[in-house]
Amino acid sequence: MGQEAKQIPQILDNWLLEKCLGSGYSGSIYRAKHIHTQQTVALKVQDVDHECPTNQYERYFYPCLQGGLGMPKLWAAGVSRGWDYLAIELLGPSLDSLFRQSKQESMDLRSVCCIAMQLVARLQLMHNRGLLHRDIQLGNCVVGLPPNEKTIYMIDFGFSKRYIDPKTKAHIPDSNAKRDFIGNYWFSSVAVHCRGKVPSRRDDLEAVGLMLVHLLTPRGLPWIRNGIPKTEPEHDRLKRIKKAATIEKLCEGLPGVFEDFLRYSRRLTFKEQPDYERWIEGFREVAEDNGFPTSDAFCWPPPVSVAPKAPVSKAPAQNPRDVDLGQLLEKLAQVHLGDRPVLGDRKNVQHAIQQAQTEAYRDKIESKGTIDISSGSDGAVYGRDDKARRLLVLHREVSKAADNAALAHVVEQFVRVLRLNSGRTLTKEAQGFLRSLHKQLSDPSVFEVRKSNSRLQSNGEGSLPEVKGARVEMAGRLKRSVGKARSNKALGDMLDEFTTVTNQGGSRRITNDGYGFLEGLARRLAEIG
Ligand SMILES: Nc1ncnc2c1ncn2[C@@H]1O[C@H](COP(=O)(O)OP(=O)(O)OP(=O)(O)O)[C@@H](O)[C@H]1O
Repeated sequence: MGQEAKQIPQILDNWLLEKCLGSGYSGSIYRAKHIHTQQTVALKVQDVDHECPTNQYERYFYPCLQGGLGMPKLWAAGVSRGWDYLAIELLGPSLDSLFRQSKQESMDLRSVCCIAMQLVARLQLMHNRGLLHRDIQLGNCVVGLPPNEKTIYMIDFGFSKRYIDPKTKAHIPDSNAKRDFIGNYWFSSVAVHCRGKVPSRRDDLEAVGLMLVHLLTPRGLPWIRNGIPKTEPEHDRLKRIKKAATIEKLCEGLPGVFEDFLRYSRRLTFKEQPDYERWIEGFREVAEDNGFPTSDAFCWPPPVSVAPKAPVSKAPAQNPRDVDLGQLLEKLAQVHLGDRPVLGDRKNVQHAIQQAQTEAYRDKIESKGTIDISSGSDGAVYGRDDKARRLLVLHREVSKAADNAALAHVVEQFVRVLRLNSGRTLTKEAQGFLRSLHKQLSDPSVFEVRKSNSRLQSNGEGSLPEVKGARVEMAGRLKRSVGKARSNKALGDMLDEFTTVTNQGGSRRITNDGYGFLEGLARRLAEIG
């Protein structure tokens, strides 16, 4: 801090320092009031002789960020009585202090999804304005004060840097020259922290990814568990642990999007522009898949009814009714019924739940006959589990379909179920359905394919060349071509491309064209007959 020797006066220019809000390496933050206007601000104060004059840098970056959502306003800046100050919009607590106060081992998935959506959007804004943050951490993300308490603000631009030359508009060059590390121990990317690389947009993204995984992991990321390194050997040890940690292991048990996001950040090239929208949507879809609101509004503390404890399994969320059944059976297992070993062994519990579920599905399918599983005409909002259940029923139906007309009907229903609640994700259940559909289309032994198409089946005519472009383009091309496919095999090949490329996107998001393709596929099946 370096403030011990020199006492900060109570008034700097017209600002009356009221209360210390926090302090860091390079200075202190006070709540301060303007003595004439009574305006209250956060005054960031730093000794003008400080060896690391970050206020001077921040003063330079703040103007570039003004007006952006989640970027604090800078009201004034100056030097008074040997102190450099910035009068910044007063904001609320940091994510670090909220999380610490919650005393939870990990943060709930709903909150983390909101943080993810907002922080990726903040980076998008900063990067679009030519700046890197370079010090992403929980203490540098703060919530606003009412009425902006659901917005997360980025603060502390003392380490920020322009990556676009304002005159030439060129990206800064990469370099292999040895450089001092700038960033923080916990979340700076492996490339910057452990390999000494020049930071670029990808590293801000990776830092956000590491922070999200940290929040979802009980006890946090493995390299933070020994505390802040105080010596060089300790720092080296931390770097070794960080470098050795595989993304797969770090993200074990978390929804796939976190792993995909980290992998994506690490694979970006030095100058590559990240696809921010894709990831904002990806995190929104995880929220949707888990039954949370899809808005990015950060509600703290998290509403109790919808806040599952992290880490969240990659498996689909359980139906609340199934949970009840599970709990009921668990309770029954603990009831003493004389010597009868009724569910006394906990292994039985899982088995009993599975059996009950299987029976429930079978009853539902068998008793309903040809129910229209996709009907949403009651206007109800279907939860993820209702949707999953419907997809599972359709999965069975598709395996049983005996001709193209039946297949076409099932695919139509499939698209309608997928679209329930404006769904956009190719969920696990949907993927299961598509695998069976693919098998039906590609395997002639399943049912007789018309002889007239056999010439085309062998070379897969109608399928598209290998997809190299964006998923969006691919879906558009598939949608346009599906009506011309001349065989089931050709449709199967197209479906294969559709699922492969949709799965490549971390978010497994189905575009409008993707839906168009599936609808076209149902129509084409009916036409081929
Ligand atoms: N505008 C603000 N409104 C309210 N509190 C703030 C504001 N800016 C900062 N703070 C509080 O002060 C803390 C330190 O702020 P900041 O990170 O900007 O200072 P710093 O000296 O650069 O810190 P460090 O060197 O540790 O990164 C924050 O974690 C936050 O709690």
